Amino acid sequence: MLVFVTPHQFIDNICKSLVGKVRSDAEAISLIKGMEVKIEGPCLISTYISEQLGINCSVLMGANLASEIAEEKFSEATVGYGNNREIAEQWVQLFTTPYFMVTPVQDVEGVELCGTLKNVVAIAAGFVDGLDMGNNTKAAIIRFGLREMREFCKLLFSSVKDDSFFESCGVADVITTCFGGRNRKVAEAFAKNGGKRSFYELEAEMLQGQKLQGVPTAREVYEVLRHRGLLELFPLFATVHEICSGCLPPSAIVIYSEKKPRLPV
Ligand SMILES: NC(=O)C1=CN([C@@H]2O[C@H](COP(=O)(O)OP(=O)(O)OC[C@H]3O[C@@H](n4cnc5c(N)ncnc54)[C@H](O)[C@@H]3O)[C@@H](O)[C@H]2O)C=CC1
Ligand SMILES: O=C(CO)COP(=O)(O)O
Repeated sequence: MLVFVTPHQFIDNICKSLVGKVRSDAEAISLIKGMEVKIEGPCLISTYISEQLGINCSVLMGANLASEIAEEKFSEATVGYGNNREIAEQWVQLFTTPYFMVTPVQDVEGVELCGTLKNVVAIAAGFVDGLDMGNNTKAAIIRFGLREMREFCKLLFSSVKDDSFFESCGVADVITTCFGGRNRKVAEAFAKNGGKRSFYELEAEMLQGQKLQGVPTAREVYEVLRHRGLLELFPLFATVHEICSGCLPPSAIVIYSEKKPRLPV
């Protein structure tokens, strides 16, 4: 049983170094929140691992700030699996502890994309904090973000289940990351500096070797949407990338009224 947990920026090289060295009956699980964007289109990390190594790959996502788990404070997580319930049960058994409750969900794409996309929402929440906008604004940003997460998931995979958004991988991870995560923290500093210090510089200074997932994910999501001509339908995701890349000021995160998405609510 192979557990993959690394910033998604490095998965390409890690998989390449493992090709030909893994048994075909090995089972993998990815805890990685992010995705790959190839010329052919977006590729989930679990799919990428599966294709590169020729093995099945499940996912584990959830409201899981590492520092709190290390202190054995209670939290829960979601195992997303494809067809094999038995394997899912094995992963549940492996990860479950008295302070870590794991629930299996047969929706690998929905679970993984929730974990991936919530990092973009957390960047938006950090901007709002850096601008001292207050709790109502942050709650609105979280709601817009959840709505765009749902629409983006369904755009890529019509099989994604609505119920997955109410598991730990969905709304719970959005909440914990928007209040206590590294993406939020660095985005707050970015906004406080008026966008004058880059994410690259702030990440190096504030995280000391740890890696943000939200900034590259916002770019990857943007590429997918631009390629499909759908940027207008995802104003929050698009604006986050445009702010991160310096095209818009951090204050653009709340200039939302004229950009109201034409999505069903
Ligand atoms: N830290 C957290 O609270 C949580 C993290 N995750 C996810 O887990 C994944 C890993 O995150 P973290 O453990 O926080 O990582 P991190 O941000 O602490 O990054 C450090 C890790 O990356 C490795 N690394 C650095 N440069 C590398 C390179 N060139 N090639 C390969 N590996 C390299 C380091 O050895 C180290 O293990 C991410 O996708 C993250 O979203 C999920 C839930 C919670
Ligand atoms: O994924 C996480 C919590 O579930 C961690 O989020 P950050 O990477 O923003 O710290």
